[in-house]
Amino acid sequence: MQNNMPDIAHSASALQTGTLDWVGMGNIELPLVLESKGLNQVTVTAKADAFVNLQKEDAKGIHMSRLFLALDTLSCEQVLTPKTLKQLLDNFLSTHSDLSTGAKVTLQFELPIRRPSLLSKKMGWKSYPITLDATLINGSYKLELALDVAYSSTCPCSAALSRQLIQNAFQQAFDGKQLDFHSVHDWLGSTEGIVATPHSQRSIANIKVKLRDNCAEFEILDLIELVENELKTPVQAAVKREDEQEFARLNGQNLMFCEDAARKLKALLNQQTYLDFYVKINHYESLHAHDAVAYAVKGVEDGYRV
Ligand SMILES: Nc1nc2c(ncn2[C@@H]2O[C@H](COP(=O)(O)OP(=O)(O)OP(=O)(O)O)[C@@H](O)[C@H]2O)c(=O)[nH]1
Repeated sequence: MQNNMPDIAHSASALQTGTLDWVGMGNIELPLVLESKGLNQVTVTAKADAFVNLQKEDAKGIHMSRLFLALDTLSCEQVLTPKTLKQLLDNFLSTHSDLSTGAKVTLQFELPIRRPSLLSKKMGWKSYPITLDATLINGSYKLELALDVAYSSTCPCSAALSRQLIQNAFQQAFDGKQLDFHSVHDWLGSTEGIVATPHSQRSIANIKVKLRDNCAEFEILDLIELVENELKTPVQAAVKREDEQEFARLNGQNLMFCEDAARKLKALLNQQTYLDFYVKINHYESLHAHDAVAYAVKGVEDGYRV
């Protein structure tokens, strides 16, 4: 049947000849079974962008269906690992051997992970936006993992200003009086005592890392835990009052500007074996209507730039 059908990819001439950097499809929705160190295999609903370059100047176009079907094989017959991602790109190229020398795929999905509470030993789901980006160009395979980590940042300036107000209130309440332990204790537990609180904001670290081309497995949980342990105040899943109090303590002991968060993550990622990294810190301010933003990269030659 197919043989009787017109195939303009072969028969029609290009309106304008020339090479193209990437040609393919965007936003292909497909379930994938992800395998990543420390996590159970999980089915994620991914959005895929799939491309090859077009090197044959007079070819009408690429074969979109071949990219689509290769993705379908990954979805239905394979588990998503660095190895199968490379096989996918090999497949893109072997089905376009007369047209292309480079292939690229981007997979975006939400990864749900069971996360423990701070103290109460409860568990809850937390969802992390993940992007995997793989390219195979002239035989060189590159793999990048990007993820977002949400956390709370309490403003150090606001904390210092609040402490000063608390000191002023203490002076007003107790200046010249004989200090009595119980009255000071009660006063500290009242709104009149802690007369001001610093503002905090929900903050997001956008992180990208370049993985070694021979890496055997994704290590998404390891990266999330590294970052969350460094920042100390990740957004929580299950929260009982004891967890909320611990969260308040952690916020109070880890005051940070966006510069602090960026410097911490830069120092942390510099100690890892990633080929390159990129960090964008976004503090969605509650004092201002605008955001506080900081960037950091590893600074390798031909690497990430901001
Ligand atoms: N190249 C290209 N194809 C497009 C575009 N928009 C839709 N398509 C369709 O993508 C479909 C898949 O093309 P092919 O992969 O060449 O399909 P096919 O000829 O049945 O498959 P093969 O026999 O493997 O070549 C065709 O029906 C095209 O019409 C476009 O902008 N560019």
